[in-house]
Amino acid sequence: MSEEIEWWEYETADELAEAIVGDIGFVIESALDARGQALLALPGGKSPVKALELLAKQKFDWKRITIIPTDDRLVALDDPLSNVAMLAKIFLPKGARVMPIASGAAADHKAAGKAADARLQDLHWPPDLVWLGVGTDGHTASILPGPDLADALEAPKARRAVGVLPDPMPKEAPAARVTLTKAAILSARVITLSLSGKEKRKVVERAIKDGALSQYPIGRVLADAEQAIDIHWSEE
Ligand SMILES: O=C1O[C@H](COP(=O)(O)O)[C@@H](O)[C@H](O)[C@H]1O
Repeated sequence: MSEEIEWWEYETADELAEAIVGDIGFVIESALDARGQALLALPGGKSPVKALELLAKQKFDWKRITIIPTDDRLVALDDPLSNVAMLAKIFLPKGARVMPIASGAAADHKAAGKAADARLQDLHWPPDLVWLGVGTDGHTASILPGPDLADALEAPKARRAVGVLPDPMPKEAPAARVTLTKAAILSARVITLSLSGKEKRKVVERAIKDGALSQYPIGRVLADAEQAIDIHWSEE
């Protein structure tokens, strides 16, 4: 378990966005100073959009920044469920390199996972930042219950992405996925988590308490983290 998990609490999503963007700004500047480039793995879904839009307004040398989604749904690139399309809309106009980890809809999620892994092997690893979201079902990235859960949680260090067929299918985005593995997430220089609402907070608190034995994927991931982790939570 991470030495230090620190909760940061805000009343509103705007306050959360400002705070997390401040923290990420520091990570980006440090990476650009130290290595001349930055690799960021950013969350999909709906709740981080406000903070991502605020991040895109910051003045960085965006051309030196590569962005990948922490996970994606195997849907067409013009589908509203596509995480990379959401990230591309926000960050491509800034000049950042936004790299898909999936090639759109795919019939074979395992093959899509292997292809995602191959793409990620070409990147300058590890990521400077993995920013995670969490679902009310306790999934993080697309590490979801189902037949591929162990692939995502127990993949060897070298394996960066796998395909996942969720069971049950999450109602808000019923699609097969590709996701960073737990090992890839934990390889990041900095890991941060953001969430809002009392329901998700309860899930994450329970997950942290149960640690490696947690029924929730987020608990299994955090249990093996060695980094200090900031959790940004807003009430609304
Ligand atoms: O399906 C997904 O869900 C999680 C949580 O999304 P949220 O909108 O409820 O915060 C997200 O982090 C992940 O990237 C996404 O693919």
